Amino acid sequence: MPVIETRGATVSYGGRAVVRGVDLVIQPGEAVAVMGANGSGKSTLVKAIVGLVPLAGGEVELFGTAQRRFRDWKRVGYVPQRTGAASGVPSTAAEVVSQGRLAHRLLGLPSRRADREAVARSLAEVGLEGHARCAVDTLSGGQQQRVLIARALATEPDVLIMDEPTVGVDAETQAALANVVSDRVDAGCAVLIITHELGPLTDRLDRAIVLADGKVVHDGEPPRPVGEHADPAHQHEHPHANGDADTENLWGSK
Ligand SMILES: Nc1ncnc2c1ncn2[C@@H]1O[C@H](COP(=O)(O)OP(=O)(O)OP(=O)(O)O)[C@@H](O)[C@H]1O
Repeated sequence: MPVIETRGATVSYGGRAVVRGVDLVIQPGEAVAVMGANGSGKSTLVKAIVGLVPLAGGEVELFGTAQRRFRDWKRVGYVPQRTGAASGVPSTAAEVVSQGRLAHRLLGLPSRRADREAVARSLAEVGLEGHARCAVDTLSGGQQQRVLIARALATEPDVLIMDEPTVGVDAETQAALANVVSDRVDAGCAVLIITHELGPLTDRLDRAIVLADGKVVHDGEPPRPVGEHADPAHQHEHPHANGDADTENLWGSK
């Protein structure tokens, strides 16, 4: 049974369709990148999958259940596009990550000890084991991004969905993220990751989906760097990168 299935998914903002008839199937344990130019509808598609924006047409199923009837949200880990984990509320990293345990706690299970262990394990998975008690607003932007990823991991999801987790983060965070993707895939979790640059993730991905103007224009082999693009020192210049230079070379190229 697919983890995610969309059929003809369409999303409109103010009467303008920005996701137009997308068919998508993600199987358990698959790692899939969603790519495409700025404004092509990547974030909107993912938000529709997790129910943050309504569908204007089509269907979304999660684990074989129509999304409007789906209740098992602890199976879905979602890392939104970065807006800053520090929202003016002085929370520690561990407190933010423990939000990922809410769905478990509302069920009354498992024990609080299991919650604490999941929080510690998730912080360690993103390389922040020494920062559990740090106030999030004292962490760097890249560290805050890792806190958000740890929060999604603490849910112990069967699918991890990340919206451009590499934008503007340092090499250490990029490496931590690549490890997270590898570890999750090895554990049988599906991963859906919006990104502009695949870098070292290329070999861990099963597929890449490319959107253009709200439609799927490619669903298959991840694009591989060719020619001088394969040279890490090459200055990438793509039409979609206009005004978005910090999305380039984000996977720790030297
Ligand atoms: N809340 C909103 N209200 C109105 N229009 C929106 C809203 N969010 C996004 N859009 C528009 O929908 C289109 C698709 O946006 P979306 O953020 O999904 O693209 P994207 O592919 O994720 O882009 P990026 O790579 O820049 O993150 C864009 O034209 C955008 O301006």
